[in-house]
Amino acid sequence: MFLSSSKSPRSDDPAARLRLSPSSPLASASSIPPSKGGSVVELIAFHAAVGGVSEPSRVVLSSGSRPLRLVAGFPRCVVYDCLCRGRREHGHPPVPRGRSSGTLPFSPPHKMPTPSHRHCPNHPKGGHGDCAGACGGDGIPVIDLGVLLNGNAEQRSQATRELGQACEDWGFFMVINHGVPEALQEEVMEACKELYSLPRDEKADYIAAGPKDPIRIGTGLFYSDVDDAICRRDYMKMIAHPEFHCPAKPAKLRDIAVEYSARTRQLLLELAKAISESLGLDRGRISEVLNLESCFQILVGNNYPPYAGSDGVMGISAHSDHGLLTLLFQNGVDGLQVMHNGQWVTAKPLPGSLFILTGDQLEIVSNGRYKAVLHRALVHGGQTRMSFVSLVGPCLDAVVEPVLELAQNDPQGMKFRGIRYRDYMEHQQSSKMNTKAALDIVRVQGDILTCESTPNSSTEADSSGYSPTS
Ligand SMILES: O=C(O)CCC(=O)C(=O)O
Ligand SMILES: [Fe+2]
Repeated sequence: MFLSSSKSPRSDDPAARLRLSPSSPLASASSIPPSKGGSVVELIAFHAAVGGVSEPSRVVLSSGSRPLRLVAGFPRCVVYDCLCRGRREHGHPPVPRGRSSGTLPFSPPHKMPTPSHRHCPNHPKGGHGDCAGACGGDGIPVIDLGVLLNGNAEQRSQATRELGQACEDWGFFMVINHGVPEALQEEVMEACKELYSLPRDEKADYIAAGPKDPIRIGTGLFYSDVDDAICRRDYMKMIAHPEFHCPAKPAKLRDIAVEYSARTRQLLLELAKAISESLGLDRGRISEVLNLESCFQILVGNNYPPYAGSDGVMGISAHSDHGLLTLLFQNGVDGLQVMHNGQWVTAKPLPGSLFILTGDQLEIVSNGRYKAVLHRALVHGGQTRMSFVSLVGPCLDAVVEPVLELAQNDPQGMKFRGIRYRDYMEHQQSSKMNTKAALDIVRVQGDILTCESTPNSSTEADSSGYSPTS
């Protein structure tokens, strides 16, 4: 319902030589890449050859649509509060079975120092200037969730202000003391790798799946005129909420993904409450207007094979995410860039931190005060880069519009008209991926809707229905 592909290639687009690494999940060594200077038609043919092109096809529900349930019976690691089941390498016994895993600790045992105690590369002499101590490398804001939730009143209101500032100035920040165990992150990445390396016929249903299906494995491959680069990534996406979908193999993926999606969803919903407060609203206001109890959540594993001489090639082109908030971590290989003050900044995570990106729905609901962050991913010359995304958006049927109080207090009034999230997603994903252009369909300027029409059907060279996060 919310995704569709466009299939008219732009034959005039330049295309650089692409190479699929043998480690690429969809690579077939015998595939012949398009020749340098070839057309996008060639790219698509190549894409088809490696299995990335899929016609809209039957719904894949191979593992059913079991309602989300926390895994309560697992013995859990007492150090990391993770699913390692007390593996020997962690050097500790598991806690007894039956311990609830439904709560997010927010104050993990290895509590990180608050940002102000760390060396700030932006302010080497120790003073933090206007970052107020809450910044990591390159000035990227750092939010301490432990303080935000469990600090005293003064600490909490300071952390809330910093969160608001981060959303306003960057639309991007790192969160620390978030309570998502590092071992669980590793497990989710590992399970994703195993999924990619399954024999092709075991993931054929997902490769054949259409953009509207709940589980999909594909290859994004297209020329981006915005970035003047060929974009190339493999991805696995699965809808995790309100219905949980998961590939049947590898068998361990389901439990790990159930746990990971529940924890990251809870974390993102807590952030949504604090963001609501930072806008001067009741804590629950955003959750209420977007019906976040029935929020949409998607998990996406991105895989970017190395590309030597990465000139003119990147992983994913400049875009904003369609949802409310996106959480992302990577496999130790940098490549995510966010736009800040007109410059691309490469995001280097502080150890143990997670990246949070603001999405289009936050821009709409905040009446433009918090902007969805423009971001992209580069490929690495020598190493495979992987990232794992957990995106939360409104309930698919929620009509998203600026919170009334915010619009009333804004001299420019309502900056966006209302749109059903499901329709917004459909619009964004059926349009050519072009920075933040999708927002134009709801943007109001001087009482005039900037773009009255239904989805821009301009062509996306990637006929797999390539889309930013899903
Ligand atoms: O891989 C990354 O760092 C970015 C991925 C991304 O932007 C997305 O999946 O929407
Ligand atoms: Fe994204």
